[in-house]
Amino acid sequence: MKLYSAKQIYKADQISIKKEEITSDELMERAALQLFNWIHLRMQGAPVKIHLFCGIGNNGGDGIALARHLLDHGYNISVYVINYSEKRSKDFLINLERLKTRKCWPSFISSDDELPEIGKDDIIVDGIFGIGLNRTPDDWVAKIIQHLNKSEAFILSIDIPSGLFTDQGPENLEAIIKSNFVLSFQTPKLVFFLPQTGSFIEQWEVLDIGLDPEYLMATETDYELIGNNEALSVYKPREKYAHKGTYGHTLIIGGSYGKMGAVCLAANAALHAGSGLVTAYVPKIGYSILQTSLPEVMVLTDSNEDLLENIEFDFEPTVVGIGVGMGTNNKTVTGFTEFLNKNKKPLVLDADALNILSKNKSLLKKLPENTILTPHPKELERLIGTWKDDFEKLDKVKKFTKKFKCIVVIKGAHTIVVQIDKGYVNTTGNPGMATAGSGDVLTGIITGLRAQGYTALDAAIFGVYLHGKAGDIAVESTGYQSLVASSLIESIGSAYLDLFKIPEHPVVEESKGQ
Ligand SMILES: NC(=O)C1=CN([C@@H]2O[C@H](COP(=O)(O)OP(=O)(O)OC[C@H]3O[C@@H](n4cnc5c(N)ncnc54)[C@H](OP(=O)(O)O)[C@@H]3O)[C@@H](O)[C@H]2O)[C@@H](O)CC1
Ligand SMILES: Nc1ncnc2c1ncn2[C@@H]1O[C@H](COP(=O)(O)OP(=O)(O)O)[C@@H](O)[C@H]1O
Ligand SMILES: [K+]
Repeated sequence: MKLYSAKQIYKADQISIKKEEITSDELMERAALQLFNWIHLRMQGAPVKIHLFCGIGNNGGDGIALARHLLDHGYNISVYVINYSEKRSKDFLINLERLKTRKCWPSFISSDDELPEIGKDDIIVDGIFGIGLNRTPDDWVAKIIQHLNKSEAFILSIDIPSGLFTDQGPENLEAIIKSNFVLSFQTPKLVFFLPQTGSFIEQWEVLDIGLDPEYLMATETDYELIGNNEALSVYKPREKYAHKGTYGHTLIIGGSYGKMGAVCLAANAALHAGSGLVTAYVPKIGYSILQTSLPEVMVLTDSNEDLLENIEFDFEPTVVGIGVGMGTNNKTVTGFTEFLNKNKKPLVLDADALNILSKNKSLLKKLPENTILTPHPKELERLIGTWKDDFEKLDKVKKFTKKFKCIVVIKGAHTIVVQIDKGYVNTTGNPGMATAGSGDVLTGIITGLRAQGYTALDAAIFGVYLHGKAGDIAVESTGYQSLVASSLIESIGSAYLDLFKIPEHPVVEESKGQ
């Protein structure tokens, strides 16, 4: 699913109005009806108090139009206009007049006015700001937002939580609505998935207001949301006459004294992802550990007992995944450097391989094109430096991937795969996966997919999706706390099978939490 920017949504808006020969007011009415139907279906006329807080732009207009429909169906409503500007939009005013003809007069709230009382069992509809927010709200508006956030009432946001910018990082975290549910028009917004702002959204759903499909289809977006459909579209079925050679030979290089488990996890995950053959290259100390715990995996050892020093092997792997549990000892740095000097195979780099690169940036030039790097936030910071907000981080990563012709997998609650100008935002995974070794499993899955002939980009995107889905399936039987990295591996098979399940519900996303 494409994630459109505010500019693109406004453009779609204009094109739809022109093509369909409708007025902007009619489009607002469509949006309001969709909002109303969604609420009415769930509330069935229940007499719960609904407070509608509306701004003076089109987001507020949506709220005022919704208020009319709620009123017409006998709901118990109060309407407030947050009067933060004199520049009321035309469609807001049209809808305000319609509401007044029904003898419903909103309370206009300005800077010094008292804030209305809200019960914790009430419902708040948040229509203060939409995608038109272009500067931080004034302090008195921020105070109203905090008042709503503290009320404990259920907050339903129209289009986007008020106070969140659509395409830039937040400036004042105290001036953003904490939504329980967002009904977002036509497209979810990128900020729903970023670490700094995602926590303002508990659940979201898209309401299709019928913006011009031709424009939407033809428009390229900077970000795409990866769900079941996108994952399924890259999936490669197995062929009847295939043999293990068809599905590639994965080489996992890593491990050091006390950290051999990381290699076991990555190698096992590569097997479960479908790699035909898997070899692990480890310090001597790892030989029996791997042979005992993973009979399917072949093992080669370094000349050094406890760490990697001379990475040498005499076969042709399809792809190499390197770095897990490897450590950053000087001898390993030398061995890794020499390996990069010789290597011609596709690479997946994780953990200490990334840490070594961060300290020896000249090595980045030695990476083959389309190398996949899988940093967690701290490793990413070592690699690209600090960032002011998530948008700066994404810009820096895009530049980095352009410069070094690589792919970066920014790991997190919604992992984002970045290649040059485009980001792919994952939808699977849960906080149970914040556990030792789950990154090693991801490295194994991505390397194992690459071995099977997936392009680097597809392997990264699909691998991240499968990994998160395995986590979502595993957590159903383990619970969040007891999910361990090995249970992710056991669920990779179910994650594949899940690709072919027909979804029971429309797109409803829950933020990842208990
Ligand atoms: N195609 C669609 O998806 C459809 C979208 N629709 C709806 O329209 C919504 C977008 O509406 P919108 O453009 O009128 O802007 P909105 O968010 O209501 O903000 C109001 C105005 O406030 C101003 N302003 C900004 N920041 C400010 C600040 N800090 N403090 C004070 N003022 C500030 C700024 O104007 P400015 O003062 O900068 O000129 C801005 O224009 C969208 O989210 C959806 O709900 C549907 O109706 C139908 C189809
Ligand atoms: N809250 C979360 N929601 C979804 N996925 C998560 C969450 N926390 C961690 N993960 C995933 O778990 C993995 C953790 O990787 P990493 O930090 O490298 O762990 P380790 O080094 O222990 O293997 C990443 O793929 C990340 O996206
Ligand atoms: K809103």
